Amino acid sequence: MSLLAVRDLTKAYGPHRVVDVAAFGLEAGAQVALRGESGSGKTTFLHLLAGILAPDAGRIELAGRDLASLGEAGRDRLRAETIGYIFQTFNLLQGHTVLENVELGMAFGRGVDRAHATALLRRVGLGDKLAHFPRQLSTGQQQRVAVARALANRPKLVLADEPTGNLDARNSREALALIREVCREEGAALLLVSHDEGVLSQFEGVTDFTQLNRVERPAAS
Ligand SMILES: Nc1ncnc2c1ncn2[C@@H]1O[C@H](COP(=O)(O)OP(=O)(O)OP(=O)(O)O)[C@@H](O)[C@H]1O
Repeated sequence: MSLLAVRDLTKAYGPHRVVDVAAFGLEAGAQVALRGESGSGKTTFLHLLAGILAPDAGRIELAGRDLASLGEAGRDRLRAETIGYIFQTFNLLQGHTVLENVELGMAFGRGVDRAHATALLRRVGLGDKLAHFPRQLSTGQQQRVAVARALANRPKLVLADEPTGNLDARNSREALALIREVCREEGAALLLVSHDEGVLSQFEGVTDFTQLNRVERPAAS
């Protein structure tokens, strides 16, 4: 059974249709990159998959559950237990330590497990920074906190939205290799979206989101 199955998914903001995807699927443990230019609807697509946004039409099945059949609270729970999200801007809580950032993510999901949070932070090379605050870390280190937090609830799927967009080329390569390794070790599938060819070239299978998404876009001026 596939981990994720999408059919005839559409989403518009007002009169502007942004997502129109006939079919998309992911197998458990797969690692897939979607290439898409800025504004092509990648973030909207990921938000639909995560149940953060509701589609106008179509079906999303995640881990055997039809998202539309769950209420908002049910979707929140499924998301917390099934999905890890890595944002371009990391979205760390600045008033909380590195360890607390990971534990707070757990509080919404399967429950706080300090041993697991600490093990993940050690795994991403931050074992000596548990009590630091995000602003005391380099950008690359902050990104690694975000990686540990995304994996904290033992998700089946990690969604990564331009996860290395704020890093220089070398850090970006290393961060992506780490994301891929940790997802593999933890048994999570990875769906990453990016417009950065340096990032995309590290994936064997790259799907062109602009082709997957049938929305007509005006030519760039
Ligand atoms: N909440 C919203 N209300 C109205 N329009 C929106 C909203 N969110 C996004 N859009 C529009 O939808 C289109 C797709 O946005 P989206 O963020 O999904 O694209 P993207 O491919 O992720 O872009 P980027 O790589 O620049 O983040 C854009 O034209 C954007 O302006």
